[in-house]
Amino acid sequence: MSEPTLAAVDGVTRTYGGVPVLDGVSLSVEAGVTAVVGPNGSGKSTLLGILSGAVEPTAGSVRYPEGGPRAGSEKHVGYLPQRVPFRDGFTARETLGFYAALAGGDPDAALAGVGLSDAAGKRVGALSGGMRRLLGIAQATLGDPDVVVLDEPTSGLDPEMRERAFRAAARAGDDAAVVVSSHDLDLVDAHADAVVVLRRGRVAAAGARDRLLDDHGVDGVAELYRAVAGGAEPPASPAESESADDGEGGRDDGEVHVTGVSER
Ligand SMILES: Nc1ncnc2c1ncn2[C@@H]1O[C@H](COP(=O)(O)OP(=O)(O)OP(=O)(O)O)[C@@H](O)[C@H]1O
Repeated sequence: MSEPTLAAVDGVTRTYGGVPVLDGVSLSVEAGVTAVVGPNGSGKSTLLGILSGAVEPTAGSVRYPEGGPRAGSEKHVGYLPQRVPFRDGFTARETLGFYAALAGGDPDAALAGVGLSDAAGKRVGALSGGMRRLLGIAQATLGDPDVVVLDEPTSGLDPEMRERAFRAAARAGDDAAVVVSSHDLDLVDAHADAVVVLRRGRVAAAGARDRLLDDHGVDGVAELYRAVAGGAEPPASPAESESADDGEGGRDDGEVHVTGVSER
């Protein structure tokens, strides 16, 4: 049986200067980690911005259906943008205290959740880049939102910090829908329950990770990515050709509106 849908993106298009950067995207997300992957400029940040409410869609809508694990909670979405405007002069605890005043939640519990308890009294300006990203994840999970949106939480981090950031995201996904964009396909492989592959503003493939890999006859997310989003050879098997594109010009039939991240 599938889990409740915590966010549903329905026919979303976003244009800038008349040029679509997202084009008819539909998908639903549920508890667990959903990774959004795709080449630079494929629309990942725009999709995450729309999911978080920070970016308005030009057409289509996002719904946060009732019935999630914290139905009735006031705050539905936590968001870590690519660039986090934390103030250097505040400590980690003070920073989360500020956000907790807005979103609710316990700053110390949030710091513990990302392994930053020992750094609670450190000023943000003295934190490493990795610790700042972890603080950003803690900020996005404050107040127990149903949906946690993390835009490239591992960018610029060393391997150990990347792993920590993904593990923190996975922990948050125990009872929230965590949507994370990333170029770290190995970490996506290790931690994502569901995967959305974007290509040129459209969904090239989406669904439960294991099922997607099976459907495409591939061993990992990196291979899936090459098959549906990269410049890879066209897939050989009929199962793959159903949802993989031609490896050249993207999917131009306008019909790739995949709903099914919730179909686990
Ligand atoms: N505010 C904006 N104004 C104009 N164009 C924009 C704006 N935001 C995004 N775009 C364009 O939309 C396209 C998609 O950008 P987006 O940041 O969503 O892609 P992305 O997949 O997150 O890329 P990356 O992996 O490089 O972060 C890009 O061509 C970008 O230049």
